Amino acid sequence: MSNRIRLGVNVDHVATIRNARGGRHPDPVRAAKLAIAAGADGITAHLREDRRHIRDDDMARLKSEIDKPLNFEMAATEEMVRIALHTKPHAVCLVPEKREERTTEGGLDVVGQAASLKPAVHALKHAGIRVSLFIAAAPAQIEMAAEIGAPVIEIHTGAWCDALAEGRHTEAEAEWQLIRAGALLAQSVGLEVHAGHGLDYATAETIAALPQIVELNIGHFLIGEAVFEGLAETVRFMRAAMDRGRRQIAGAALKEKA
Ligand SMILES: CC(=O)[C@@H](O)[C@H](O)COP(=O)(O)O
Ligand SMILES: NCC(=O)COP(=O)(O)O
Repeated sequence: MSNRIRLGVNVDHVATIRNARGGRHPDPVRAAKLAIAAGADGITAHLREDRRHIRDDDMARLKSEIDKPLNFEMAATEEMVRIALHTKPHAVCLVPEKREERTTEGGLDVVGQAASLKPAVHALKHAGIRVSLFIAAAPAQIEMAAEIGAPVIEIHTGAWCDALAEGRHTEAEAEWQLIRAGALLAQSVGLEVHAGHGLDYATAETIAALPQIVELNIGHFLIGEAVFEGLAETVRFMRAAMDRGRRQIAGAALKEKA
């Protein structure tokens, strides 16, 4: 397994800024191209049912104009499965959605929704699309994700990041241990392991030191930082943070050998 950890840049909130005034500026597709030029390994975009940020045309243009993998985030609805099968992105990540939520809250309830998720997973896989399930690092959710045939999970890191940001250290440590154990369990049942939501430079560096995790999807913090540092610089800083984290694995391996 390559030691490299991929960076997926989520351009949702470039569209949030654009939609604040209507019109076409700033363009999430231009942001995606800049992020790729600065080192992003892929682009993530979340086509929500309410189209509050990314819109259908954005997703279509991302698919046709970028030369790196497109990770299409969506709810597992008939409408979105139909759009994904037409768009044929490299990957789909199935996420929970509630219209009233400000951002993605919690992970998919794969255990409770296995019967409805399984057909969507199989239809997308049959179309050659890599399917990921956006879940909390709960053992039952991880095991059910493998059972219904998803090849990939993306661990929801929001609770860990929020607890750290708010100084709830005991809760943050508990969430971190859940993530560590979940990544190990997921790999042991044959799943490819990604992570995302709420990550910043420090938490991306920390989680990049988990060898089981091969992709991070990061958006809100990056776009916020880009307001101050520029998008290219922000992507380069994030890449460097992830590489520092990854090097800890090599360091730990050397210590073990010594
Ligand atoms: C699933 C996920 O964590 C991201 O796509 C996040 O949902 C960004 O979009 P929102 O900020 O609209 O939740
Ligand atoms: N799936 C996580 C993602 O795409 C980006 O989440 P965030 O960094 O915007 O919180």
